[in-house]
Amino acid sequence: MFDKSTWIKLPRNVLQGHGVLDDLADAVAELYLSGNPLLVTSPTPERIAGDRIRAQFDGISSVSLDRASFESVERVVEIAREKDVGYLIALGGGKPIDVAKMASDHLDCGFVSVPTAASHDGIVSGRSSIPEGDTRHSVAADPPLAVVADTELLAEAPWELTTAGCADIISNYTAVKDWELAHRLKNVEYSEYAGALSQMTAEMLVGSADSIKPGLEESAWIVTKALVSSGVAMSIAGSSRPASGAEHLFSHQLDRIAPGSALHGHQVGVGSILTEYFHSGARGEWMDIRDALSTMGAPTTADELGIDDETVIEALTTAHEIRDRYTILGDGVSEDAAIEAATITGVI
Ligand SMILES: NC(=O)C1=CN([C@@H]2O[C@H](COP(=O)(O)OP(=O)(O)OC[C@H]3O[C@@H](n4cnc5c(N)ncnc54)[C@H](OP(=O)(O)O)[C@@H]3O)[C@@H](O)[C@H]2O)C=CC1
Ligand SMILES: O=C(CO)COP(=O)(O)O
Ligand SMILES: [Zn+2]
Repeated sequence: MFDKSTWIKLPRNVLQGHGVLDDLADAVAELYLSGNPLLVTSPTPERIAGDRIRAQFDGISSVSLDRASFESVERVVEIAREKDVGYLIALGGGKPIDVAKMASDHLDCGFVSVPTAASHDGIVSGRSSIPEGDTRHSVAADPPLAVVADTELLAEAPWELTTAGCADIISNYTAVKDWELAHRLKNVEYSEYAGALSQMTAEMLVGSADSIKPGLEESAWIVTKALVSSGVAMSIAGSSRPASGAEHLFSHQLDRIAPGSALHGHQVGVGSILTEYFHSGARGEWMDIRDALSTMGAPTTADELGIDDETVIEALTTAHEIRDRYTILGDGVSEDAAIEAATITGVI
């Protein structure tokens, strides 16, 4: 008997372009949601676009969060219940979007994603990534019902946020390699479609490198398209595997050891140089990854991340412990091997 089945959840409306923030209410009206919204945001995005969103909805409430944590998720759930809201609008970078995504899952209501930075590929994905103690949960949640990515707003964000988004996409190269490896060695379920989409997204972004420059709205357009595509790959896979391998474990570990030092995308980019070295050796493709990152203005060294060499080595040797996800790191990289990899690749 044929017994395979799959359920792919994707957003219904994806709006991308100049000034589309002012179409948010129209995009929401098309979703036939009921009740008032709760705006879930963080301090900077609130300042930049909070009023423009509130102006479009009667009866909207707001909550501004300082960090992504289970506590923040609980706070949003509590406020949403208290105000009896019908759905959530997430406005900001990866943190408020992840929190709203998880809270909407707990509340069994929809949410709409309004990124203010093209800094990460969680804009569209059906995964929520929240740190807790010594670990990091990548939790299955529903993807947003709609995504409203205003390229005018995204282009005005600090350029480093956009280069972080580029690096999050470039890291798909090693994430897919890790996924294939886990499939071959551990029989982890692998989706050819999701793997190919994720890899193609990285290739297309690197192919457009010459058009990705500060001050050009076109750059925000190209990067956001890639972030959407990468998020769709995660939705097809039903896991963050197509976009998160050992380079993400390294970054999550840096978040624990040296919180707030660098942006997520920048950390995974440097992680990708290191893990590509483990995949393909000294003369391997790590140089291509480094060069692509450097062309887009993303960091390629510990120094550029603002993280000291010892911390990088500690994160690399302990990254395999953060989550039960098989990668090229296997059951751990020795300190000598980590120092050699980081030295040969010029990361330290
Ligand atoms: N679920 C998923 O599939 C994925 C989740 N992620 C998660 O997303 C997070 C990383 O996202 P990231 O966006 O880097 O993190 P943040 O949400 O912390 O945003 C980074 C910084 O940019 C600021 N910011 C946001 N928008 C603007 C703007 N327009 N102008 C100026 N500053 C701005 C934020 O301000 P403020 O501090 O006020 O918010 C914050 O200081 C990580 O936690 C990562 O794990 C990443 C990829 C995929
Ligand atoms: O950052 C992500 C993809 O770019 C999400 O990955 P995680 O599941 O490792 O949090
Ligand atoms: Zn990422």
